[in-house]
Amino acid sequence: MITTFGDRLSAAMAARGPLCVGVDPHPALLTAWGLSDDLAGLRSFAATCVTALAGEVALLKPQSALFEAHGSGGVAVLERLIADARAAGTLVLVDAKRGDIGSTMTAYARAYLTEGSPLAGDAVTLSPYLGFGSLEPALEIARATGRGVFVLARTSNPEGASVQDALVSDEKGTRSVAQRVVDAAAQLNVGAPRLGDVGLVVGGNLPSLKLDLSGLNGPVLAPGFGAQGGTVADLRRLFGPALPGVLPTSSRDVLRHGPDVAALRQAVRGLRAELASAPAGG
Ligand SMILES: O=c1ccn([C@@H]2O[C@H](COP(=O)(O)O)[C@@H](O)[C@H]2O)c(=O)[nH]1
Repeated sequence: MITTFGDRLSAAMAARGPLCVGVDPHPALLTAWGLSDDLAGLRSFAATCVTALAGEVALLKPQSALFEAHGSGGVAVLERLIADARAAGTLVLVDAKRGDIGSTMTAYARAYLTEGSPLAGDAVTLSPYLGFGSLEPALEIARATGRGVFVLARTSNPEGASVQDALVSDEKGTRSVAQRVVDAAAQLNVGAPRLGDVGLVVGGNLPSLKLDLSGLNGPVLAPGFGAQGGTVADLRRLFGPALPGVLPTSSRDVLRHGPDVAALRQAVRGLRAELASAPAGG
């Protein structure tokens, strides 16, 4: 029987806490780790991340762009990382932010969500800004293969506000573009017993939330935590009672502790402890 992504994520969060750590092999980090900015350096960086982080976090999030920047060899390193992390029992969210017209979306879904595809982790990030409905081929394949998606709603970058906070009116009234994304995701999660498979991306460093997440019944990935300025206090302030479904994600602020495996683990354990001391509230 296929277990749902929501069930697997929920179990991982209960066992290890809600932290997601990003694997973002920036050239500056490779250099800081004493590695060359080439395929050999990338391979070593990815292998160290799996050794240090698999088993420590609820979700590991490789940033596809930083692997793609190395060409086909870089994509092969990403494929290996996905396989190794999953074999080590850690859920993998491939941060590729895909979104296109339906026919092309089907091909992205084959790549990132189909069983047996080397780029398929447990979930992928999607952009709904060609229209939420254009994501349907990916949603359908995710359902069939027990995988998940995280749809961009209100991103952590300041430029996101100009599009995502814009108000639009329809038969349901006036809402922001981001709230419409939230509501569309919520509809897909209705009836999920634990956590739905359709998650959202909402910045953990925003000045204010301006979103009603109360009906989502799904996970919220919160980037912007760490290097982009977001703190545990910000998570509490922004998400309040929705905090139990929120996975803060941090890349550079954790990875700067490498390449020492023990130091990386210590950084992650420190963050997990800090998050555990931040119960949901208003
Ligand atoms: O709104 C978004 C969506 C995705 N990201 C990605 O998360 C990491 C953040 O890296 P840090 O080093 O922790 O800042 C990166 O891969 C982004 O592409 C985001 O930051 N904001």
